[in-house]
Amino acid sequence: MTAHIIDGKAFAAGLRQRLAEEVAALAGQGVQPGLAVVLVGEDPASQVYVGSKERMAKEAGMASTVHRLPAETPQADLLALIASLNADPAVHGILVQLPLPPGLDPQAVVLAIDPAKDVDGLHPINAGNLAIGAPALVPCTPSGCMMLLRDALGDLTGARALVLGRSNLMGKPMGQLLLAANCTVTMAHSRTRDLPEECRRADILVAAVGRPRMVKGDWIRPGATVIDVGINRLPPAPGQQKGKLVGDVDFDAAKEVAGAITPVPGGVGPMTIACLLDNTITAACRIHGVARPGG
Ligand SMILES: NC(=O)C1=CN([C@@H]2O[C@H](COP(=O)(O)OP(=O)(O)OC[C@H]3O[C@@H](n4cnc5c(N)ncnc54)[C@H](OP(=O)(O)O)[C@@H]3O)[C@@H](O)[C@H]2O)C=CC1
Ligand SMILES: Nc1nc(=O)c2c([nH]1)NC[C@@H]1CN(c3ccc(C(=O)N[C@@H](CCC(=O)O)C(=O)O)cc3)C=[N+]21
Repeated sequence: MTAHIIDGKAFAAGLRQRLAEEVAALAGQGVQPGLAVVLVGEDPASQVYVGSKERMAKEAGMASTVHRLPAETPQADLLALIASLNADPAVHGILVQLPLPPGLDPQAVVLAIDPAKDVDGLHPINAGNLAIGAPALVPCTPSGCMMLLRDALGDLTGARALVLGRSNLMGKPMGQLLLAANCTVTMAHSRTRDLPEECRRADILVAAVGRPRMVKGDWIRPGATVIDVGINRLPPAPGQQKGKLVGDVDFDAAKEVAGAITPVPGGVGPMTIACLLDNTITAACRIHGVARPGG
């Protein structure tokens, strides 16, 4: 059997189109959602992502600014920038690109962001609200994964889901969302005993480890839905400038076993950016006390 390839790129394009319509409707109420992205240092991959976030926000009709700071920026200067963005009425979403260069404390930075503008969903208020089922800003990548899963499977009730990876940005909130969708959730990580066997039990397998092609074809339950979050750049082949981008799943082997699978690139990555725009609209509507035009 060959798996259905889940087209995250096309799904994200459709979502951005619907979001652009909401932004246009909000303009009639005098609200323009505004996103501020903070990039510290010159990591080349981060530059690319931040560039696409800014471009896609603008294409959707939102206001978007990128604050580029040198890697040597003192913590106090970064916190001062966040305080000014918290106070800026044109800014509804603040995202500080992670990881930060050495010497900066990501936890302190996250705590400094106004939870109402925390479009990454990393502030303990948002993480806590997600955990107790209260309205929250939810991290973008897990939200995007849920949209793809719901589109592929419909109701997820009763499915056995395995999340590989337990980061605050991805694995933990993914587990919360699957639990809220009535899945039976297993969280796996680097200390998990017999990972292949845990994976083989899963109807839904979400991989977010950052290890190229770690999940093998024979770890996958036949017919399972596989969501590959990993973004790993392989070393360039001889004569090439850039290495290939691959996920955490051995795609070629997995697609022969899975029922449906996301590719890398073109799967979860584009959904992350679309969900960031979605969160920024949610934040703008809550801050202005207006209903979301899209419901
Ligand atoms: N597509 C997108 O939009 C996004 C993609 N990503 C990508 O997703 C991947 C994961 O990102 P992120 O969650 O931030 O990563 P982190 O590095 O923060 O977390 C990695 C997790 O994987 C676990 N892990 C590492 N090695 C193994 C192993 N050999 N066996 C089992 N578990 C292991 C770690 O376990 P432990 O806790 O025990 O150390 C940890 O929980 C990366 O490739 C990243 O680039 C991330 C965000 C967005
Ligand atoms: N505070 C914070 N929030 C994040 O959400 C965050 C972050 N920091 N740091 C880094 C990770 C990674 N991330 C991606 C976003 C889009 C693509 C994406 O669009 N990928 C495309 C291709 C990209 C390419 O070709 O290089 C795809 O998969 O098709 C990938 C990865 C967000 N992250």
